[in-house]
Amino acid sequence: MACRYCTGTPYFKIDVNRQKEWRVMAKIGFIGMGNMGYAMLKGALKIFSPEDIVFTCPSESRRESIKAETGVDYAQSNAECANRAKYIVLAVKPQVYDVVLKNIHDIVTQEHVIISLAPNKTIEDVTKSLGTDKRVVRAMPNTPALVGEGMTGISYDDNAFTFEEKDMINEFFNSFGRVVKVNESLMSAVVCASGSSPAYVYMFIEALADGVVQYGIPRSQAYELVAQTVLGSAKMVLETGEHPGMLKDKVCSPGGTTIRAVAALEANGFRNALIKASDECYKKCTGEK
Ligand SMILES: NC(=O)C1=CN([C@@H]2O[C@H](COP(=O)(O)OP(=O)(O)OC[C@H]3O[C@@H](n4cnc5c(N)ncnc54)[C@H](O)[C@@H]3O)[C@@H](O)[C@H]2O)C=CC1
Ligand SMILES: O=C(O)[C@@H]1CCC=N1
Repeated sequence: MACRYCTGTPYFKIDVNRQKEWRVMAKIGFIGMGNMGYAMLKGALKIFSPEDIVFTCPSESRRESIKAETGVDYAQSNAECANRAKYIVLAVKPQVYDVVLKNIHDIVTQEHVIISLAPNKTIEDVTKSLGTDKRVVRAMPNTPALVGEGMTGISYDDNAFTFEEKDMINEFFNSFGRVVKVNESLMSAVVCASGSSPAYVYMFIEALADGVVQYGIPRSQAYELVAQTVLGSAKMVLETGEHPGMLKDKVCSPGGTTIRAVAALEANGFRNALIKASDECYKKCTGEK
Protein backbone atom coordinates (compact mmCIF):
# COMPACT_ATOMS: atom_id res chain seq x y z
CA MET A 1 0.00 0.00 0.00
CA ALA A 2 1.44 3.40 -0.93
CA CYS A 3 1.55 6.24 1.56
CA ARG A 4 -1.15 8.79 0.82
CA TYR A 5 1.32 11.67 1.09
CA CYS A 6 3.56 10.25 -1.59
CA THR A 7 2.88 12.29 -4.68
CA GLY A 8 6.21 11.63 -6.33
CA THR A 9 6.88 15.35 -6.62
CA PRO A 10 10.10 16.82 -5.21
CA TYR A 11 9.86 18.61 -1.88
CA PHE A 12 12.58 21.15 -2.46
CA LYS A 13 13.70 23.31 -5.28
CA ILE A 14 17.40 22.70 -5.35
CA ASP A 15 20.25 24.25 -7.20
CA VAL A 16 20.35 21.82 -10.09
CA ASN A 17 23.46 23.37 -11.58
CA ARG A 18 25.42 22.82 -8.40
CA GLN A 19 23.99 19.48 -7.34
CA LYS A 20 22.54 17.79 -10.40
CA GLU A 21 22.84 14.32 -8.98
CA TRP A 22 20.59 15.18 -6.00
CA ARG A 23 17.46 15.66 -8.05
CA VAL A 24 15.76 12.37 -7.23
CA MET A 25 13.62 13.23 -4.22
CA ALA A 26 12.47 11.11 -1.27
CA LYS A 27 10.17 11.77 1.67
CA ILE A 28 12.08 10.21 4.54
CA GLY A 29 15.84 10.25 4.99
CA PHE A 30 17.52 8.03 7.56
CA ILE A 31 20.93 9.15 8.73
CA GLY A 32 22.43 5.98 10.22
CA MET A 33 21.43 2.43 9.38
CA GLY A 34 22.24 0.51 12.55
CA ASN A 35 19.85 -1.45 14.76
CA MET A 36 17.21 1.26 15.09
CA GLY A 37 17.46 2.89 11.66
CA TYR A 38 17.25 -0.48 9.92
CA ALA A 39 14.31 -1.63 12.10
CA MET A 40 12.36 1.55 11.29
CA LEU A 41 13.24 1.35 7.60
CA LYS A 42 12.05 -2.26 7.34
CA GLY A 43 8.87 -1.47 9.24
CA ALA A 44 8.18 1.69 7.22
CA LEU A 45 8.47 -0.26 3.98
CA LYS A 46 5.17 -1.93 4.89
CA ILE A 47 3.40 1.25 3.76
CA PHE A 48 6.01 3.49 2.13
CA SER A 49 7.59 2.55 -1.14
CA PRO A 50 11.38 2.35 -1.57
CA GLU A 51 11.34 5.56 -3.68
CA ASP A 52 9.96 7.46 -0.66
CA ILE A 53 13.05 6.70 1.40
CA VAL A 54 16.77 7.43 1.29
CA PHE A 55 19.47 6.60 3.83
CA THR A 56 23.11 7.06 4.67
CA CYS A 57 25.50 4.62 6.28
CA PRO A 58 29.30 4.89 6.52
CA SER A 59 29.82 1.19 5.74
CA GLU A 60 29.83 0.59 1.99
CA SER A 61 29.08 -3.13 2.29
CA ARG A 62 26.09 -2.47 4.56
CA ARG A 63 24.82 0.29 2.22
CA GLU A 64 24.96 -2.05 -0.74
CA SER A 65 23.36 -4.98 1.06
CA ILE A 66 20.47 -2.85 2.39
CA LYS A 67 19.91 -1.36 -1.05
CA ALA A 68 19.94 -4.83 -2.63
CA GLU A 69 17.58 -6.20 0.02
CA THR A 70 15.05 -3.34 0.16
CA GLY A 71 15.41 -1.39 -3.08
CA VAL A 72 15.94 1.79 -1.04
CA ASP A 73 18.59 4.12 -2.45
CA TYR A 74 21.36 5.58 -0.35
CA ALA A 75 22.89 9.04 -0.41
CA GLN A 76 26.65 9.58 -0.65
CA SER A 77 26.70 11.92 2.34
CA ASN A 78 24.55 13.09 5.23
CA ALA A 79 24.19 16.48 3.52
CA GLU A 80 22.90 14.82 0.36
CA CYS A 81 20.46 12.77 2.43
CA ALA A 82 19.11 15.95 4.05
CA ASN A 83 18.78 17.55 0.64
CA ARG A 84 16.82 14.63 -0.76
CA ALA A 85 14.20 14.26 1.97
CA LYS A 86 11.89 16.43 4.02
CA TYR A 87 11.66 14.15 7.11
CA ILE A 88 15.16 13.44 8.42
CA VAL A 89 15.59 10.69 11.02
CA LEU A 90 18.75 11.04 13.12
CA ALA A 91 19.38 7.33 13.74
CA VAL A 92 22.93 7.71 15.01
CA LYS A 93 24.40 7.34 18.48
CA PRO A 94 24.39 10.48 20.64
CA GLN A 95 28.22 10.53 20.46
CA VAL A 96 28.15 11.37 16.74
CA TYR A 97 25.31 13.91 16.89
CA ASP A 98 27.69 16.89 16.79
CA VAL A 99 29.38 15.64 13.62
CA VAL A 100 26.09 14.74 11.90
CA LEU A 101 24.39 18.02 12.83
CA LYS A 102 27.38 19.90 11.42
CA ASN A 103 27.15 17.85 8.20
CA ILE A 104 23.51 18.84 7.62
CA HIS A 105 23.55 22.33 9.18
CA ASP A 106 23.75 24.27 5.91
CA ILE A 107 21.19 22.08 4.16
CA VAL A 108 18.40 21.97 6.74
CA THR A 109 15.71 24.57 6.17
CA GLN A 110 12.55 25.55 8.02
CA GLU A 111 10.72 23.13 5.67
CA HIS A 112 12.49 20.09 7.05
CA VAL A 113 11.17 17.98 9.90
CA ILE A 114 14.06 16.60 11.96
CA ILE A 115 13.27 13.43 13.91
CA SER A 116 15.75 12.86 16.71
CA LEU A 117 16.04 9.45 18.42
CA ALA A 118 18.77 9.95 21.01
CA PRO A 119 17.49 9.40 24.56
CA ASN A 120 19.53 12.17 26.12
CA LYS A 121 19.11 14.92 23.48
CA THR A 122 16.33 17.44 23.99
CA ILE A 123 14.60 19.30 21.19
CA GLU A 124 16.44 22.38 22.41
CA ASP A 125 19.82 20.60 22.18
CA VAL A 126 19.16 19.89 18.50
CA THR A 127 17.81 23.35 17.63
CA LYS A 128 20.82 24.91 19.39
CA SER A 129 23.00 23.19 16.80
CA LEU A 130 20.77 23.53 13.73
CA GLY A 131 19.25 26.95 14.46
CA THR A 132 16.31 27.91 16.65
CA ASP A 133 14.04 28.33 13.61
CA LYS A 134 14.40 24.61 12.76
CA ARG A 135 11.67 22.10 13.57
CA VAL A 136 12.38 18.99 15.59
CA VAL A 137 10.36 15.96 16.68
CA ARG A 138 11.87 14.02 19.55
CA ALA A 139 11.06 10.34 19.29
CA MET A 140 11.84 7.18 21.25
CA PRO A 141 11.05 4.09 19.14
CA ASN A 142 12.02 0.49 19.86
CA THR A 143 13.50 -2.37 17.83
CA PRO A 144 10.25 -4.40 17.47
CA ALA A 145 9.62 -1.83 14.71
CA LEU A 146 11.44 -4.38 12.55
CA VAL A 147 8.40 -6.67 12.66
CA GLY A 148 5.81 -3.89 12.59
CA GLU A 149 5.18 -4.08 16.36
CA GLY A 150 7.18 -1.08 17.48
CA MET A 151 6.17 1.35 20.20
CA THR A 152 7.22 4.97 19.88
CA GLY A 153 6.81 7.92 22.19
CA ILE A 154 7.04 11.28 20.44
CA SER A 155 7.11 14.87 21.52
CA TYR A 156 6.95 18.10 19.55
CA ASP A 157 5.65 21.62 19.61
CA ASP A 158 2.09 21.42 18.25
CA ASN A 159 2.29 24.92 16.80
CA ALA A 160 5.39 24.21 14.74
CA PHE A 161 3.79 21.73 12.31
CA THR A 162 0.92 21.79 9.85
CA PHE A 163 -1.96 19.30 10.10
CA GLU A 164 -0.59 17.48 7.09
CA GLU A 165 2.86 17.22 8.67
CA LYS A 166 1.39 15.93 11.95
CA ASP A 167 -0.57 13.34 9.96
CA MET A 168 2.58 12.32 8.14
CA ILE A 169 4.52 12.05 11.43
CA ASN A 170 1.78 9.78 12.82
CA GLU A 171 1.57 7.78 9.63
CA PHE A 172 5.34 7.26 9.64
CA PHE A 173 5.48 5.96 13.23
CA ASN A 174 2.27 3.96 12.83
CA SER A 175 3.79 2.28 9.79
CA PHE A 176 5.92 0.16 12.13
CA GLY A 177 3.75 -0.05 15.25
CA ARG A 178 1.98 2.25 17.68
CA VAL A 179 2.76 5.83 18.63
CA VAL A 180 1.83 8.01 21.61
CA LYS A 181 2.49 11.74 21.97
CA VAL A 182 3.76 12.88 25.36
CA ASN A 183 5.08 16.03 26.94
CA GLU A 184 8.83 16.27 26.39
CA SER A 185 9.41 16.14 30.17
CA LEU A 186 8.18 12.51 30.03
CA MET A 187 10.47 11.31 27.27
CA SER A 188 13.01 9.78 29.68
CA ALA A 189 10.19 7.76 31.25
CA VAL A 190 9.26 6.56 27.74
CA VAL A 191 12.83 5.28 27.30
CA CYS A 192 12.33 3.18 30.48
CA ALA A 193 8.87 1.95 29.45
CA SER A 194 9.42 1.01 25.84
CA GLY A 195 12.77 2.19 24.41
CA SER A 196 15.09 0.07 26.57
CA SER A 197 12.60 -2.46 27.94
CA PRO A 198 12.63 -4.86 24.95
CA ALA A 199 16.05 -5.92 26.31
CA TYR A 200 14.50 -6.90 29.65
CA VAL A 201 11.66 -8.71 27.89
CA TYR A 202 14.21 -10.78 25.93
CA MET A 203 15.98 -11.53 29.23
CA PHE A 204 12.64 -12.65 30.68
CA ILE A 205 12.04 -14.94 27.70
CA GLU A 206 15.54 -16.36 27.85
CA ALA A 207 15.42 -16.92 31.62
CA LEU A 208 11.99 -18.57 31.58
CA ALA A 209 13.13 -20.80 28.72
CA ASP A 210 16.23 -21.74 30.74
CA GLY A 211 13.92 -22.61 33.60
CA VAL A 212 11.90 -25.09 31.55
CA VAL A 213 14.71 -26.54 29.43
CA GLN A 214 15.78 -28.07 32.76
CA TYR A 215 12.74 -30.31 32.53
CA GLY A 216 13.53 -31.61 29.06
CA ILE A 217 11.68 -29.27 26.67
CA PRO A 218 13.87 -28.57 23.59
CA ARG A 219 15.11 -24.98 23.56
CA SER A 220 13.34 -23.99 20.33
CA GLN A 221 10.01 -25.16 21.74
CA ALA A 222 10.73 -23.39 25.02
CA TYR A 223 11.27 -20.08 23.16
CA GLU A 224 8.09 -20.59 21.16
CA LEU A 225 6.04 -21.41 24.26
CA VAL A 226 7.35 -18.43 26.20
CA ALA A 227 7.46 -15.85 23.38
CA GLN A 228 3.89 -16.56 22.27
CA THR A 229 2.83 -16.30 25.92
CA VAL A 230 4.45 -12.85 26.18
CA LEU A 231 2.77 -11.80 22.91
CA GLY A 232 -0.63 -13.12 24.01
CA SER A 233 -0.40 -11.60 27.48
CA ALA A 234 0.56 -8.23 25.99
CA LYS A 235 -2.43 -8.43 23.64
CA MET A 236 -4.71 -9.18 26.59
CA VAL A 237 -3.58 -5.98 28.30
CA LEU A 238 -3.94 -3.89 25.12
CA GLU A 239 -7.21 -5.38 23.86
CA THR A 240 -9.27 -6.17 26.97
CA GLY A 241 -8.35 -2.95 28.79
CA GLU A 242 -8.40 -4.97 32.02
CA HIS A 243 -6.00 -4.08 34.82
CA PRO A 244 -2.87 -6.30 34.63
CA GLY A 245 -3.43 -7.30 38.27
CA MET A 246 -6.93 -8.61 37.42
CA LEU A 247 -5.54 -10.57 34.48
CA LYS A 248 -2.89 -12.03 36.79
CA ASP A 249 -5.54 -12.99 39.36
CA LYS A 250 -7.48 -14.89 36.69
CA VAL A 251 -4.44 -17.15 36.13
CA CYS A 252 -3.85 -17.78 39.83
CA SER A 253 -6.15 -20.60 40.95
CA PRO A 254 -6.51 -20.74 44.74
CA GLY A 255 -3.98 -23.22 46.05
CA GLY A 256 -2.74 -23.71 42.49
CA THR A 257 0.55 -23.74 40.63
CA THR A 258 0.65 -20.09 39.55
CA ILE A 259 0.20 -18.46 42.94
CA ARG A 260 3.08 -20.59 44.22
CA ALA A 261 5.27 -19.28 41.37
CA VAL A 262 4.06 -15.70 41.98
CA ALA A 263 5.00 -16.00 45.66
CA ALA A 264 8.50 -17.13 44.60
CA LEU A 265 8.81 -14.16 42.22
CA GLU A 266 7.81 -11.74 44.99
CA ALA A 267 10.25 -13.38 47.44
CA ASN A 268 13.03 -12.88 44.89
CA GLY A 269 12.34 -9.21 44.20
CA PHE A 270 10.84 -9.53 40.70
CA ARG A 271 8.85 -6.29 40.73
CA ASN A 272 11.49 -4.44 42.69
CA ALA A 273 14.15 -5.47 40.15
CA LEU A 274 12.08 -3.91 37.33
CA ILE A 275 11.41 -0.72 39.26
CA LYS A 276 15.11 -0.40 40.07
CA ALA A 277 15.97 -1.04 36.40
CA SER A 278 13.69 1.86 35.45
CA ASP A 279 15.41 4.09 38.04
CA GLU A 280 18.84 3.36 36.55
CA CYS A 281 17.60 3.78 32.98
CA TYR A 282 15.98 7.10 33.89
CA LYS A 283 19.14 8.36 35.60
CA LYS A 284 21.22 7.50 32.54
CA CYS A 285 18.77 9.38 30.30
CA THR A 286 18.79 12.49 32.44
CA GLY A 287 22.54 12.46 33.08
CA GLU A 288 22.10 11.88 36.83
CA LYS A 289 24.93 9.78 38.37
N1 LIG B 1 18.77 0.29 19.50
C1 LIG B 1 17.63 0.61 20.12
O1 LIG B 1 16.90 -0.27 20.64
C2 LIG B 1 17.18 2.04 20.19
C3 LIG B 1 18.03 3.07 19.82
N2 LIG B 1 17.60 4.37 19.92
C4 LIG B 1 18.49 5.46 19.52
O2 LIG B 1 18.64 5.40 18.11
C5 LIG B 1 19.93 5.93 17.76
C6 LIG B 1 20.67 4.88 16.94
O3 LIG B 1 20.89 3.74 17.76
P1 LIG B 1 21.25 2.32 17.16
O4 LIG B 1 20.63 2.15 15.84
O5 LIG B 1 20.99 1.33 18.21
O6 LIG B 1 22.82 2.48 16.97
P2 LIG B 1 23.78 1.65 16.00
O7 LIG B 1 25.17 1.83 16.52
O8 LIG B 1 23.25 0.28 15.81
O9 LIG B 1 23.63 2.43 14.62
C7 LIG B 1 24.16 3.69 14.39
C8 LIG B 1 24.40 3.83 12.91
O10 LIG B 1 24.94 5.12 12.66
C9 LIG B 1 25.98 4.98 11.70
N3 LIG B 1 26.87 6.13 11.80
C10 LIG B 1 27.91 6.33 12.64
N4 LIG B 1 28.48 7.52 12.38
C11 LIG B 1 27.77 8.08 11.36
C12 LIG B 1 27.87 9.29 10.64
N5 LIG B 1 28.82 10.18 10.93
N6 LIG B 1 26.98 9.52 9.66
C13 LIG B 1 26.01 8.63 9.36
N7 LIG B 1 25.86 7.46 10.00
C14 LIG B 1 26.75 7.20 10.99
C15 LIG B 1 26.63 3.67 12.05
O11 LIG B 1 27.41 3.16 11.01
C16 LIG B 1 25.39 2.83 12.32
O12 LIG B 1 24.88 2.32 11.12
C17 LIG B 1 20.64 6.24 19.07
O13 LIG B 1 20.50 7.60 19.38
C18 LIG B 1 19.90 5.38 20.07
O14 LIG B 1 19.99 5.87 21.38
C19 LIG B 1 16.34 4.68 20.33
C20 LIG B 1 15.47 3.71 20.68
C21 LIG B 1 15.84 2.31 20.71
O1 LIG C 1 20.47 1.80 25.10
C1 LIG C 1 20.28 2.87 24.53
O2 LIG C 1 20.93 3.88 24.85
C2 LIG C 1 19.25 2.99 23.43
C3 LIG C 1 18.15 3.94 23.78
C4 LIG C 1 16.96 3.09 24.06
C5 LIG C 1 17.35 1.77 23.63
N1 LIG C 1 18.59 1.73 23.26
